[in-house]
Amino acid sequence: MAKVFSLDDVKAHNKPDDLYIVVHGDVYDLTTFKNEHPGGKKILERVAGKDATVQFQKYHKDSVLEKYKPKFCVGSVEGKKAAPVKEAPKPVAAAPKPKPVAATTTSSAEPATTVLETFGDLIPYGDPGWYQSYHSPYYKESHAALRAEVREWITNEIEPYVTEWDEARSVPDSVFKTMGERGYLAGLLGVKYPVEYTDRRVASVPAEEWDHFHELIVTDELSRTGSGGFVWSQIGGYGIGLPPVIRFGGEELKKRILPGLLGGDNRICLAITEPDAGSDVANLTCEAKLTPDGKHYIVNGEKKWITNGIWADYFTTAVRTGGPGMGGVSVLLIEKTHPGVSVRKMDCQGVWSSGTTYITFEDVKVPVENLIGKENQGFKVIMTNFNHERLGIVIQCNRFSRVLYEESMKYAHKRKTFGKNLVEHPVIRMKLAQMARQIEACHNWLENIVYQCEKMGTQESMLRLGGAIAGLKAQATTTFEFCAREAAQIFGGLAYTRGGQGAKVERLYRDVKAYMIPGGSLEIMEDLSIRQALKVHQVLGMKL
Ligand code: HEM
Repeated sequence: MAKVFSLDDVKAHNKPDDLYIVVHGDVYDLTTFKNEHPGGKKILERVAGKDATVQFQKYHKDSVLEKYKPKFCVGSVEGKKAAPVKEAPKPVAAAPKPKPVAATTTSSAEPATTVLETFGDLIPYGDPGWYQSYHSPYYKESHAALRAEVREWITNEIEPYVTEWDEARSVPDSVFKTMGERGYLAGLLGVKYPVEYTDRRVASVPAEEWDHFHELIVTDELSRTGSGGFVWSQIGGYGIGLPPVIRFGGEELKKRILPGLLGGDNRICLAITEPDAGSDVANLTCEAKLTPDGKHYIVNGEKKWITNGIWADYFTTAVRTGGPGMGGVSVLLIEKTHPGVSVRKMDCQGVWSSGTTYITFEDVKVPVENLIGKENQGFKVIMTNFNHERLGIVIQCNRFSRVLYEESMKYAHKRKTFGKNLVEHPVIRMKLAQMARQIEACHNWLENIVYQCEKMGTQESMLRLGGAIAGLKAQATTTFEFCAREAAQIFGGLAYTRGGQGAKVERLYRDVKAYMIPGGSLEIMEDLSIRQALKVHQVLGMKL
């Protein structure tokens, strides 16, 4: 049982070689830690034997305690009050099972909308509206249960280590394995939950109920880590490399590789971009020549900026099997075990722990069974994939924007300048308002599009939604860029240094371009949003 101290007991430990302090009613023995304390040892010595909660809150995020409490907390003070802020991680899943508090039917012709219990910190706009008791036609109890399940895992087991992993430029393999064990990987493919290839299941959602909104929630909650590198380390290669295989791959191939991939034992990535061909997919040059016996392709070429390539067992690769242009492109699954595959890690501005890779294929012999889709019809495979990829980017960007906003809102309530909390200065509230309105606009458009995907199915959504999804990607990435800039201004110097209170803001600022350039650059997205929409609406009978 934890020891209980009186304040007088604590006062006795007020020397450099016997240094206790109180934070949020808990007693910490910092005698050994003081020499490693990043803020310095003297500052701790000045509060030795005292309640230093106020000083602590000024300089740290409360998450610091999540990491250090197990090491240095030696008990609590008598009559400890409930801490005013989060202290030890709370198991969110232990919260009462979410249930609708009101189900309303607006008219007999309209579907009922559900109001679920509030969830999260309830900072206005800090979470999507349905977390804060807004009516929604999209979400039901299984969505609420899933958000609690993922949040609990991320808060307790992931978030405390994300900065460390980002600095180390890699996330332990065990995390990806856990993604598989928890059934999340199988649910992130933009298709119905693939029960035929895995026995993994998501604890809070029956497989037959899995929909695109469940997928949205997993990606959204992963993104609360505030690290593009972390999110991409888990789903950056997987979420875009595996859908083409599951949709267009041969049955034998799927049976062989899907169980390992869905379970988190193996890894896959998407290899399209080349040193000289980014968004211009139709002009890629990596060639695959059929052998005279028709049994293999011989692949030669280079791929660049390939997320997760360094760890991948499989490479879903765009190759040229025919003439110039989009009609000569195919997709091949190349395996790490095929001789002639080499990978080299690249050093990039952001998403450090995502494993950005340069790949060379030199006379790699790939069996024809590894063809994904039909020969010279790879463009369709790639195009079908883009909507899913871009929606993933939108979800991540918008949550990152919320994280930046949420961090700013919290900091603006504790940092004082000119005798006032930052939030009391109108110029700061204006920044928060501009962030919030863009985030909400983007999220509402996102939910609408996800709903269309759910209703239309793959084929129709590929034909009809490409333009809107491109526009949404442009909106989400510019919102992200805006929020990163404004959050950095609110945090000032803390956003300019790595780690500490501004860690998420500094990191996300570095990650912005990883979202605005790949997956279709901002400029291409804006152009496509109009070009593609015009084509669709011509078919629909548009009158100009
Ligand atoms: C349980 C007690 C404490 C722990 C575990 C702790 C831990 C840390 C850590 C990990 C940092 C690095 C920055 C970060 O990750 O936020 C830090 C920085 C700092 N700490 Fe502490 N600390 C404690 C108590 C205190 C107290 C009581 C004070 C003040 C009286 C203090 C003053 C500072 C300062 C000034 C910095 C530098 C902040 C900056 O770079 O802006 N710390 N501390």
